[in-house]
Amino acid sequence: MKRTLTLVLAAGAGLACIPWLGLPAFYESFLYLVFHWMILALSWNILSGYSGYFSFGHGAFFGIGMYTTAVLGAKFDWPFLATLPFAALVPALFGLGLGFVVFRVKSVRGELFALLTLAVTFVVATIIVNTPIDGGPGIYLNTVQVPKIAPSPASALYLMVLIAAIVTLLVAWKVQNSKLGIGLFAIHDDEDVAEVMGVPTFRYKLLAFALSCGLAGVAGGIHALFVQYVTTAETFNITVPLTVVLMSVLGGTRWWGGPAIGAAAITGLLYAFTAGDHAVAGRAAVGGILVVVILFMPEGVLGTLLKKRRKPVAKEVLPGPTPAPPPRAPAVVTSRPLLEVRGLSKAFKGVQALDKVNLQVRQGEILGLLGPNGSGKSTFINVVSGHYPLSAGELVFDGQVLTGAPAHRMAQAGIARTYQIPRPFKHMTVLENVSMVAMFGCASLDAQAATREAWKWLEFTGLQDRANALPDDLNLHQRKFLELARALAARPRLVLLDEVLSGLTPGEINEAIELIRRIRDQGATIVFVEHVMRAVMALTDRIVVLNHGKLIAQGQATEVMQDSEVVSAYLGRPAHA
Ligand SMILES: Nc1ncnc2c1ncn2[C@@H]1O[C@H](COP(=O)(O)OP(=O)(O)OP(=O)(O)O)[C@@H](O)[C@H]1O
Repeated sequence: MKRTLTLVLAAGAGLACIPWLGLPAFYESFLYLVFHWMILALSWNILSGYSGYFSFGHGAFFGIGMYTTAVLGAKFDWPFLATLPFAALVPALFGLGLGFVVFRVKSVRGELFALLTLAVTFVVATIIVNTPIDGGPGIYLNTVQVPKIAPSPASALYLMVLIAAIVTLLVAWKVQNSKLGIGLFAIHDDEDVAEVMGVPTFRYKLLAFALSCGLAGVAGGIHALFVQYVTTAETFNITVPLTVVLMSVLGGTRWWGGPAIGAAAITGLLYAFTAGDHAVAGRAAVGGILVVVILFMPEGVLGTLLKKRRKPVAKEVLPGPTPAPPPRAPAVVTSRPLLEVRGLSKAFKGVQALDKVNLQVRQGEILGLLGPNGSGKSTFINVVSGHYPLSAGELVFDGQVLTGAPAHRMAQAGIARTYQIPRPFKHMTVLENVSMVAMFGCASLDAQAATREAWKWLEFTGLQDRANALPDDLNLHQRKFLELARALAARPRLVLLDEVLSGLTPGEINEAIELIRRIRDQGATIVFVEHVMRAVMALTDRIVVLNHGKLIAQGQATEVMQDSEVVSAYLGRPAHA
């Protein structure tokens, strides 16, 4: 980490000497463009590359920055450097406002988000051109003084864009290597699961969006002074978003430095062709290279190179002792309710999946949740883990009212779950999948402690040899155990297991039963949805049975399974038949 920082700063210091080297002006103007595009591509990548929210509205935020500087500098006579913080702040606030609305709507993801951001660009352009901000003729900045920080105005512009590019590079690096970055990558792979694992997805997306917009705004502010004349037609066109997307994809969107490499390569290529009066050929060459990269290097140039050099993480190299888990309650069933739901209901369009369920889960018990297909078992787990919002009712966990709380709060309060069909983050290794939950879940560990915690649970579930594999390389048994390891790494108080045994062989089922016993022995309370009756009989202290979303029986497994209503529910006949 420190090496990266030193390297970037040393390169920056070297490049900052250029204005005093007496080189031809060409170098400064060419490098200006390289760094200008670097800022735009890197800042775009902080939201779009990391979290997968592809934005085609980067031109809008760049343009708002440009117009902020143009208006404050040319119309209000502010010194240029005083306008720059506002060139960052105004688009950042605009992004925050937009994100605040858009990120709440679950359906606005993927291509809809891209289209919406593109539409916003044209709306912003229309507002600017039809109001006194611009009014139509554009804004000249010839009265705005270039700060005298270098031998010439061109050098000063070069220096400013260089500093902004270094700051952007460091922000991109810092974000990627922080909890925020890990959360954004989880959002990229599966946003709903990320939220359930404890990632505050809404807040993280807003933060990334604001950073992305603010940095683009700075590039806009400096560029306004560079071009000296700002018009909506030149600013808010499709060129900016399209170019930054291409640059980032070429360099690699999953690597903080990728967009910088892409920006340098494309700017260099276009410049070379333009200088030789072959601009059209240049664009065609860039297009051709992109097609090749997308086909043969889907992770971009830097992504492909770094992936090959990536060393597997070995347990031995991790410094420090494995953190001692917090003291657990003894594995004794108490009468104290850990989870209490009252009148819990969940309706989907036309289907009442849960109907006024009242239920207590006692501290330390293994509670079996049974019922025929479609009776509402998975919905119960989905609602209690926050994956789905409840339609009505109350949910109290360990004395805390969590009704309507977002899923990440449920996770942080100590509720963890597995998915019936495993849903790992597919671009993260098995180890990363588990350690990120140790960071975001109830355990809330720092990165190093989380990795050590993850190794512990990988050993517990027998996955330690697959730690560096990607989830796609695991078989079903291993994927199911990865779900378990992930849930346990959160150090939860309540574990919701949704059919962890389905699809396993009899031998694997025995192994899983033993594992679940050991989980309970460590003090966790378990709600266990299962169709495999021998596992239910072997593991549960109590069972509850759902039918058509209603709780129809609860008690000891042997008694409940003889209850006439339960028998008829399973046979699909009314109790009196
Ligand atoms: N996302 C959804 N949208 C619409 N309906 C849903 C959704 N999820 C579940 N349902 C419906 O809610 C009812 C309960 O489904 P649920 O998956 O909770 O049952 P289950 O008891 O877990 O069944 P199984 O044992 O087959 O997994 C079903 O009628 C199902 O079709």
